[in-house]
Amino acid sequence: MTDGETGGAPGAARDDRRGGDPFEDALALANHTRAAATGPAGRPESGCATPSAGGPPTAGSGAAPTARGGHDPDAATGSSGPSGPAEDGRPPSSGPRRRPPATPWQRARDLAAHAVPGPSAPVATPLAAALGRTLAVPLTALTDLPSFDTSAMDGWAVSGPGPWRVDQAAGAAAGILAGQAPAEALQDGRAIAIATGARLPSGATAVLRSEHGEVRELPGGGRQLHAPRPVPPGQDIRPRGQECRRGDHLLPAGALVTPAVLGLAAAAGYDELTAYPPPRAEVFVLGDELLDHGLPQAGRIRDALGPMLGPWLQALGVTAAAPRHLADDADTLYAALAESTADVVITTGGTAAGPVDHVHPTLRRLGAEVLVDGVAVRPGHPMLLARLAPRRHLVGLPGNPLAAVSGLCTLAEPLLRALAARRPPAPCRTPLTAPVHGHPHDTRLVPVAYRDDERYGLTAEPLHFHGPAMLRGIAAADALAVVPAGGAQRGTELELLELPWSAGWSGGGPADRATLGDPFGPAGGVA
Ligand SMILES: Nc1nc2c(c(=O)[nH]1)N[C@H]1C(S)=C(S)[C@@H](COP(=O)(O)OP(=O)(O)OC[C@H]3O[C@@H](n4cnc5c(N)ncnc54)[C@H](O)[C@@H]3O)O[C@H]1N2
Ligand code: MOO
Repeated sequence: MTDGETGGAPGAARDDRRGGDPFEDALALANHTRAAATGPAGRPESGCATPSAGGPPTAGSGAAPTARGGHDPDAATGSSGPSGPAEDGRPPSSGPRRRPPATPWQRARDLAAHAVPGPSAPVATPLAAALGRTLAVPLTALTDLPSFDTSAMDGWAVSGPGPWRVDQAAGAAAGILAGQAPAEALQDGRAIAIATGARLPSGATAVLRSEHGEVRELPGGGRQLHAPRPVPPGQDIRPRGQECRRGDHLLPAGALVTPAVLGLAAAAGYDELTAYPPPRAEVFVLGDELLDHGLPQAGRIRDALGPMLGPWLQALGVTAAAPRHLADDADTLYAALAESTADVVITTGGTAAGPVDHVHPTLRRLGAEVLVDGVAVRPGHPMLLARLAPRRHLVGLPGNPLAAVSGLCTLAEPLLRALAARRPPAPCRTPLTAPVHGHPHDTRLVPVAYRDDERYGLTAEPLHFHGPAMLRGIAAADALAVVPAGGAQRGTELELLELPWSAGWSGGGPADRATLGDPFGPAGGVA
């Protein structure tokens, strides 16, 4: 491990210089030549500077705010400094490419959320395919629930006060079973065996549980049921309409179709639901260095984003075609973007200014409208959002894996939420178990895990291994903490972006998987 972030304090900010040279940063980290990290209040952050898993000591892993000698004030406006090819295709030697000012993080999320006027028109959807969609109309009961007076227990339906003479249901020694419709009324002073869920005969006033009654043979023939205590009228009966009456409002439009909603809808008589169709997304993974199996070798690495993004998108209620790996070639990217019919195309890599970073030039070539070009957030600041056509968008995620997660949560999630007509989650603010460094100007997104704390209750523990190229922290996380510029003290309540699996969002099921690739033609795997 040479990267100081592997064992660094969660807030040990390596990326505290806008537009800083990543290579120089990496060298400084590897050589431990950085000044000691300080906490948000400027104190040494010894408490969280201890490596949690064998990483190097982090005394040199983060730059103190005072150690920003190399900070380029101009870079704070989003200039990326000397870079690769200009967007008009000039060679890298033709000079630095200047970027527009980075969009503030919250503003970027708002722009993404409002990039589309709304979801596509709702469609009637069979229950089995509706999981994860959003209801376009309120769910109203199509029937009373229960739709008949029902026995809540196995026992006897009785009429009036006991003891009761036991009737034998015609042809049914077990009495009235669930699913049967008793034809005869129960006379006063009579009882009949009944099962849980069975429809009560008319005239029944209560149900006596089997364990509470005793049947005695009468001398003259027949049987009599005795109860040790009086049985109040209505006991263990679920009356018709107890849960709802036909026409009752069960759920509002805009509700997420969860497994429980599917159950309720079925119980209330629905075979299909009127819901918004899921947004269709296509993922293009860029990078000739990427392998889809085996160990990294000869300078090539495993694609970490293809396997992650499909299921992540599904968890957001999106129908995602299998990720396609595209060669680092401008014409290939152009053709793929021009041909795609997806609502949202997500690219990974190629957002920066290296010699094979083709995303910006290709967007220019396509005449796309760039809505967000760089966000004041770490990691992930080169992320972008562009409009390819009135209802088709592209989210460009940086190639560094945690930077890609940051872009997914910052730009893709609000856009996809708007397309899926999903409501934003309730704001979640949780105190930190430890201080977190902030970037001097930008928001930081830091993986955190929930912990129980005696003093604060539910708390968020900032996790190690949060470097832009690392997934180890986020893989153990419940959420991303939104750390404001300047950082946060222990105990500070920070906004958390819960991860879809942590928040329990519905992710669609086999029905969604079955449609993988359908809308977009043959689904290519990563080469
Ligand atoms: N001169 C500058 N260089 C860089 C800047 C900058 O401002 N000026 N920003 C740095 C930052 S921050 C990031 S983040 C990256 C973004 O780079 P790209 O979006 O162009 O992505 P790549 O160069 O293609 O890849 C970056 C990094 O990530 C690895 N990668 C890419 N795809 C995957 C994948 N699917 N799975 C795993 N790893 C992946 C790739 O091999 C590189 O190591 O740019 C910095 N540079
Ligand atoms: O460092 Mo870059 O911010 O996105 O990974």
